[in-house]
Amino acid sequence: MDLNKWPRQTDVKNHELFDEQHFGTEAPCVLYEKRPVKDNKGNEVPGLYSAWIILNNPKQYNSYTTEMVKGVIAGCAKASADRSVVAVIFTAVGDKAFCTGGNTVEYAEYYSSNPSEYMQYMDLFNGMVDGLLDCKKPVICRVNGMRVAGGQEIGMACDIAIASDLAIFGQAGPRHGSAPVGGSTDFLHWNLSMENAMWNCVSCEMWSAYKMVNKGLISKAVPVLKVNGEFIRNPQVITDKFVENGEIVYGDPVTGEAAAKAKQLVKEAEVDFSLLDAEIEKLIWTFTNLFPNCLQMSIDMMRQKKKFFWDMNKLAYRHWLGTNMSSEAYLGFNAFSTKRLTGKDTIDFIKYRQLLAEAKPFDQELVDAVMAPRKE
Ligand SMILES: CC(C)(COP(=O)(O)OP(=O)(O)OC[C@H]1O[C@@H](n2cnc3c(N)ncnc32)[C@H](O)[C@@H]1OP(=O)(O)O)[C@@H](O)C(=O)NCCC(=O)NCCSC(=O)C1=CCCCC1=O
Repeated sequence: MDLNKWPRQTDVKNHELFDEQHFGTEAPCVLYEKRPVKDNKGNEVPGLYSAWIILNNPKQYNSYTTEMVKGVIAGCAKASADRSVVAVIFTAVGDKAFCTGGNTVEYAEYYSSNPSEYMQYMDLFNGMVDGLLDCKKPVICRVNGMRVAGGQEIGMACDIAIASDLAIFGQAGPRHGSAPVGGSTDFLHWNLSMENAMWNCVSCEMWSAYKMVNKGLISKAVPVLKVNGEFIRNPQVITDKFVENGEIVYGDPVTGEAAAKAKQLVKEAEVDFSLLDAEIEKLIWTFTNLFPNCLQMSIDMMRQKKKFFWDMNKLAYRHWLGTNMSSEAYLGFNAFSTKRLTGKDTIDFIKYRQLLAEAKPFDQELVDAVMAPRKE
């Protein structure tokens, strides 16, 4: 077979949609970096890279601002079109948080009571989830800390998750005035049982990385604390037994005096992500040794199930979330965002329910009755 029998163009086309305009260096921003693939002996492999999309807003627990959402979309598109990229690593700066969702200051001070603006924002947010689900490289979520609210949603849009064992996982929407319809209501039950997914989605309880490994949400929890040069597992979580008194306790928080001791130990210990990064390198190396197109076909077909409900619902979410910005989100995000002024990070839920039981309309009187007053 002579493939060059007919005329051929010999240039190499550029399929990139974005340049660098949506990436930055100063927080809040998204960082985009290419790092060499390393083989299983730690040697750099020439010409092959992983693309790192890094949320950089550590002071606000790596919550994503509107501009950062664009950065994630651009990062996914850039990595997709880059022939030298084997896999994408989606992570964040620091050791506290991967991401705690939308930026509550923007939500409170700009989007609340502005449905049309939030609907436009949701077009971007949905584009970010789609960007991750459509990325033409495997996407690994390197969970460097808490993965909460929209952070949990974009984390679950990734293909595989490996976490620091200090990470916690959960939702915040029903507590702060939103519904976890940025992916969680569509993805959670693929990984957890429906019963567990329901509770994790609505209760706003935070579950440890070890509990999430056991329940199937993530692949691995990796120790990151070092005491006297030795790695220790997160002492705040039970990891040395599975059952106590007939109950599964693996991954539950330690309590009482042990909890106070553990908290102190975490404060004093050195944080070292080298084991976590070694796990990430291993995954990248595994992907590197597979046929790229067969790998991507397999991933895309696995993703298709996640996309099924998400694609069916995402437009309706956009409209509902916009409208909700005029009512419960107005209350919830303003309560969270003004917690330093009032000393309270949620509304008075009982008062709110009592007023709704009296068929009270959403007016200034209701707002004043349920929001904590400014501290003297
Ligand atoms: C439970 C928490 C995640 C962690 O609590 P805690 O450990 O007590 O830390 P805090 O003192 O609360 O937080 C430390 C500082 O970070 C700031 N912070 C935390 N999260 C955010 C955020 N998302 N945006 C902006 N700033 C944030 C916090 O204010 C503290 O700052 P300070 O100046 O006071 O030191 C808890 O932090 C928490 O519940 N965070 C908010 C989570 C949240 O409500 N996220 C938004 C949910 S909605 C969402 O994400 C959506 C996504 C798409 C679809 C629609 C949607 O609603």
